[in-house]
Amino acid sequence: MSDNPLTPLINTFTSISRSLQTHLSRFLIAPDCATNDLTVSSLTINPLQPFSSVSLGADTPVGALPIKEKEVKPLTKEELGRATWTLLHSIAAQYPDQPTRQQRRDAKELMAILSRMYPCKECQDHFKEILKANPVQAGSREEFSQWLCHVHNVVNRSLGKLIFPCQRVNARWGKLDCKDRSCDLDSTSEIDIKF
Ligand SMILES: Cc1cc2nc3c(=O)[nH]c(=O)nc-3n(C[C@H](O)[C@H](O)[C@H](O)COP(=O)(O)OP(=O)(O)OC[C@H]3O[C@@H](n4cnc5c(N)ncnc54)[C@H](O)[C@@H]3O)c2cc1C
Repeated sequence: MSDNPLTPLINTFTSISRSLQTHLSRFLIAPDCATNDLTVSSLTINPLQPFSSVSLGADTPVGALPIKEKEVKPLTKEELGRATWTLLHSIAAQYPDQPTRQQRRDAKELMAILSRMYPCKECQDHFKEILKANPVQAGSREEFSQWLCHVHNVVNRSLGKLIFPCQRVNARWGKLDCKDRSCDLDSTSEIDIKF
């Protein structure tokens, strides 16, 4: 046993430091870094010093660099668009053949919300117009996928891009590759989640 009266205080700081190291390391990892690349063992956080003074060991991968020390490029409108279309076409590909009323409502609501919340004003305004002229059709997976392909082509056309042949939409955006079809949506339950 130590007679040092500061021992309990030092122990508390050591414990806080360990806890912060565990929790903050999750936020210091860049989202584009594969999980198996992570090495955070050399990340040392001193709770008595400002956040910017986190010290890094030689084996710390770039993904674990604190945001300040890493060059962070903002996402472009094109990258955001590609990511969003990927999500939307994947949703349509997984959409049930016989959706419930709730699932049909959700599909419409998702598009309406996108037209209000999409983080690009020009795209939002454009998409609102497109939705007005092309009301969401989500009576089945086929219908929803074709509708989405069509509205994506409306955007493509306005940007001078090539028109995608919608008969090939299922080949481009097939069902997700999930083990034992564990990603398939269940159309039998009519669960209404209230927020
Ligand atoms: C709702 C929404 C509105 C947008 N509005 C605008 C806007 O007003 N102005 C603007 O500059 N950008 C807008 N964008 C972004 C734009 O649509 C593109 O995402 C961006 O320009 C990048 O284009 P890209 O050529 O890489 O392919 P994307 O158009 O992003 O497509 C990604 C991939 O989807 C496939 N694909 C292409 N067309 C279809 C289709 N019809 N059906 C199925 N698959 C297809 C192709 O394989 C393509 O590589 C919008 C995006 C979204 C999601």
